[in-house]
Amino acid sequence: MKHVLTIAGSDTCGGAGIQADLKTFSAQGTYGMSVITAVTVQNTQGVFGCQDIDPEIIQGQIDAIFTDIEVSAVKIGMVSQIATIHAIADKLEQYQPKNIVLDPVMISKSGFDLMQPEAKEALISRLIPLAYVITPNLPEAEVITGMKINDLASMEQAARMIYEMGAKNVLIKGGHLENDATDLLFDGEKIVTLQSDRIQTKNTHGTGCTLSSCIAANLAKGKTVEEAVRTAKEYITTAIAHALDIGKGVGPTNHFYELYTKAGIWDEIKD
Ligand SMILES: Nc1ncnc2c1ncn2[C@@H]1O[C@H](COP(=O)(O)OP(=O)(O)O)[C@@H](O)[C@H]1O
Ligand SMILES: Cc1ncc(COP(=O)(O)O)c(N)n1
Repeated sequence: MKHVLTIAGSDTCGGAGIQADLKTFSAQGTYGMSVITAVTVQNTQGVFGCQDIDPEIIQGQIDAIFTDIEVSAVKIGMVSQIATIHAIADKLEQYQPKNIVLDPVMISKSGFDLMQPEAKEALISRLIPLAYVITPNLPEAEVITGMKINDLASMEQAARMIYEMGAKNVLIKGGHLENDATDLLFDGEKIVTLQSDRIQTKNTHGTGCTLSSCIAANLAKGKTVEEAVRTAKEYITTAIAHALDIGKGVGPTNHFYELYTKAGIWDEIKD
């Protein structure tokens, strides 16, 4: 079994962040490990507080993994502060893991700054060049490129700009588009679009976290970037289609729907 690491923030209610990543790694048949960068106070209704983990403790967690266990892919999620970004980048440059998937998390669906705005330059200069795949949503791609993005043409232009910043593959996610939820992948040579109809649901908490960790798990299993992204797109579409109506706000996606239905236990456990 391949071992996959997430470096991200904790989401109390289990739909996003570290918790979503570990569920996804398990659902994809990989062994999940975590380095926690921040602890958020969060539920389906919003983010109400955050404590950043000291950079030395973040580096200690990374050392604990890399001095002991082989890592086949790394997903990076919430990195809130400049010091957090430098601490992680220094260690990744030291250990040089393969298959780094960077989800440049910036603002929660409820509007909380999960990355401090002044950390943008450090993200661009330190983490983007390390990314084998980067997965910005439309608002994140707008912050990174400074351009307005609202259709496939502007998504392609943004992907090319972010590629020039050093990411080897750029996936611009279309969850925030008006109509279809179409994502666009650029590998430095060709553009691939991944279309899916928009599913009518309010329960999309953690969609970006789930997609990026699914890409990391499938790169770890030896898939190409295009195969890993296609697998992840199918996985997130199913997870959204069968999202869980938990809590009073934006509920989480269903990480294990396919496994539970294959095991024939979904009807028994769903309520
Ligand atoms: N309502 C929806 N129906 C179908 N796919 C969706 C929907 N919302 C998001 N997605 C997909 O979920 C993935 C995560 O996208 P997005 O929501 O843009 O990320 P983030 O959580 O970072 O904002 C993408 O593949 C996107 O196309
Ligand atoms: C700890 C943490 N990390 C990331 C997100 C982004 O979630 P989403 O994927 O819904 O944008 C979040 N809400 N909390």
